[in-house]
Amino acid sequence: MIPANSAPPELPEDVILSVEDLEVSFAVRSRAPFRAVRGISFTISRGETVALVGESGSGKSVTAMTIMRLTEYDGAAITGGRVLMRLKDGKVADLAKLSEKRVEALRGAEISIVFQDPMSSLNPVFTVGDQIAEAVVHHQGKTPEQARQIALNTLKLVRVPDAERRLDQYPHQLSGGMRQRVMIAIALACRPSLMILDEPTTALDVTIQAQILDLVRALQQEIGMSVLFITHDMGVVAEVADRVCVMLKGEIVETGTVYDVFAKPRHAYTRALISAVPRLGSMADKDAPEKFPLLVFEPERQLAEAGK
Ligand SMILES: Nc1ncnc2c1ncn2[C@@H]1O[C@H](COP(=O)(O)OP(=O)(O)OP(=O)(O)O)[C@@H](O)[C@H]1O
Repeated sequence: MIPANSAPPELPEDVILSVEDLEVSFAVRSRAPFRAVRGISFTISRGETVALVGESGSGKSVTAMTIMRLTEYDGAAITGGRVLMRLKDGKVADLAKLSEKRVEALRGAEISIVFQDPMSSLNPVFTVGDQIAEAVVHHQGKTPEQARQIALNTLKLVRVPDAERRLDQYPHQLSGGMRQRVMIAIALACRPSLMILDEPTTALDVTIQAQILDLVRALQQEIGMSVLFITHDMGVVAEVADRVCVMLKGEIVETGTVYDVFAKPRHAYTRALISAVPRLGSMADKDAPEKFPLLVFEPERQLAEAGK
């Protein structure tokens, strides 16, 4: 509830999400709370992909889950800052302050998340079609027939071959890559303005990873949504993101366009992350922008190099 004397939050017209000085803390028995996220700020514009990159434990997932307002179920609390989001009706809401009821209405409809492991996120006893259609019925009040048609269109959108037959299959009948496409279809079913992908390719083998990254890029061009991409891998950042925020111990230590951060990484930790990717490592200390075409995603060349 906004007090009568405070103006509603505002955002620049092209900004979809603005995380401002966000702090998230976990209660720890008989000790001071543990601050997993320590005053981070970043924005995501319409149609933009922003990557949060950092090693395990740096606070990426806690950030993603807090934007979705899911961390409180793990015993975390937002102890500072705001999470402003521009909704489809043009209004700006502070997700950090909304009631659970209002947040629940936004999940899936305005903002959605895809997790690393599709097998544990999908329900084994419902068909793929039912799981995609469920969000559409829930949020948009469509009839089951309309929802099935939307589910079919969304499966086609994520390039699931033979989509009509797949609609009536169960998760265990699909490969890992197909299951991740289904997860993306569920996340996209209500056409949210922002999709969060939390290490969506980490559990997949290299070939399938490349296909999923390719899909995310293609979808973005087709439907123009904004993406927050969580990864520990600078190679993935180079392939999908427009801008990157490097996280270390709950803080953002470096941020910039992917081009700038790769060309001139300022923080030693960023350089270490770049060096950890074999095919980028040799570029970490070079300033030559003409080298950057090397970073362009070329699945055929990369697969040929991998001997596939
Ligand atoms: N339920 C929880 N209770 C207490 N601390 C937690 C909980 N969940 C996460 N943390 C802590 O918060 C910090 C940030 O974790 P987070 O999962 O965001 O890291 P991450 O960068 O996403 O790494 P990973 O890729 O391994 O998930 C870590 O120190 C982690 O131990």
